[in-house]
Amino acid sequence: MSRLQTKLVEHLHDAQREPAVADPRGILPAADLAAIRTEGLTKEFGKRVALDHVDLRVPQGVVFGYLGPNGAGKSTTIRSVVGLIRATSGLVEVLGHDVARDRDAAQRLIGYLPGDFVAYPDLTAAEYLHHLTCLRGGAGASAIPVLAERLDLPLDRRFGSLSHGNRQKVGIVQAFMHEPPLLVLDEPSTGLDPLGQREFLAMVREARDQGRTVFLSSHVLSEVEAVADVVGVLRGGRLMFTDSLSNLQRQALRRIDLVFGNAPPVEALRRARGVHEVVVTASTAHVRVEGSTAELLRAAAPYGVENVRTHEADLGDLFLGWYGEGGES
Ligand SMILES: Nc1ncnc2c1ncn2[C@@H]1O[C@H](COP(=O)(O)OP(=O)(O)OP(=O)(O)O)[C@@H](O)[C@H]1O
Repeated sequence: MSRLQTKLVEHLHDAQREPAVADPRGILPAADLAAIRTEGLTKEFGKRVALDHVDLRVPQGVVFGYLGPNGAGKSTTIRSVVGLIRATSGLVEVLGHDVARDRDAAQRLIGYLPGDFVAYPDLTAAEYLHHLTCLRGGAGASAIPVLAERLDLPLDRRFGSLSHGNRQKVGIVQAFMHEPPLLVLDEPSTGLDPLGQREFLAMVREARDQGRTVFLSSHVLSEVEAVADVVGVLRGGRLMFTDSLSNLQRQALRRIDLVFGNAPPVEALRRARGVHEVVVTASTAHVRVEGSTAELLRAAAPYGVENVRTHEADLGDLFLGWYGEGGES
């Protein structure tokens, strides 16, 4: 992180001095108010268009998974939302606060984990986190040991001597500890071991179950599948679509293995509605099917099916299709 960015992040913590309530005037935000709303969000770096008229609406109380290939513009969106960079044009609102006009009020509501999280190398994790609670007017101090224990983070070690994964845990703790209504997390599970990742996902679900909103960018599809309610896909600076995870899973191809007594009836299986692919090994047909498997099973039944193994719908192929071209050029 550059010196300028470090200063901007410090400003962000300073803005969080006020208690993290959704409306500092004590009026709760209307339930239909979006946690994040962008309209025509465009960001140009010189001639490079990083974001091109992005219209995003993240409702309150959901986990929103923001996906896209390298260079698609995820971090640029996130840095625009948390007020670290100014949009070239378009609107960004956080719980009704215009980030350009009312940045401090917006930042007060956000817990932010940057993609390149760093802290002062000579401070211990505990000293650094307590330093942040001071900047934030004391909010979150009591949560530090609790979150550190959950994530198995050694608080007494100097930040500069921590492993990559443990540094990331410091970043996660500082984002969560003051219980902000909106968490904005850029590639949050980078470097976490499986236990750390599991605990982190549990923290995300708990935040959501408390009615808070989590906006996270990720390359880890399994993580998004495990935790997101809504998915948005960005390509080449354009938002391709947003949809609920359950809708996407319905579209995803299901894998089903059919074991026959004799050679599998490949042609009959291929003709069944929704079947995309049939691969045969010995007496087993490995079939990939879209939507319901009823038609496939009806087609297979006359040929003496001895066993059926079904697998969870896999978003992987959909994901690779979405990624395609559209990263950095
Ligand atoms: N400060 C900057 N100056 C110039 N170009 C930038 C700057 N920040 C980002 N970009 C460009 O904007 C585009 C989007 O970058 P961004 O970091 O938002 O992508 P990303 O989706 O987060 O990628 P990744 O998955 O690799 O983190 C890229 O082409 C990048 O080179």
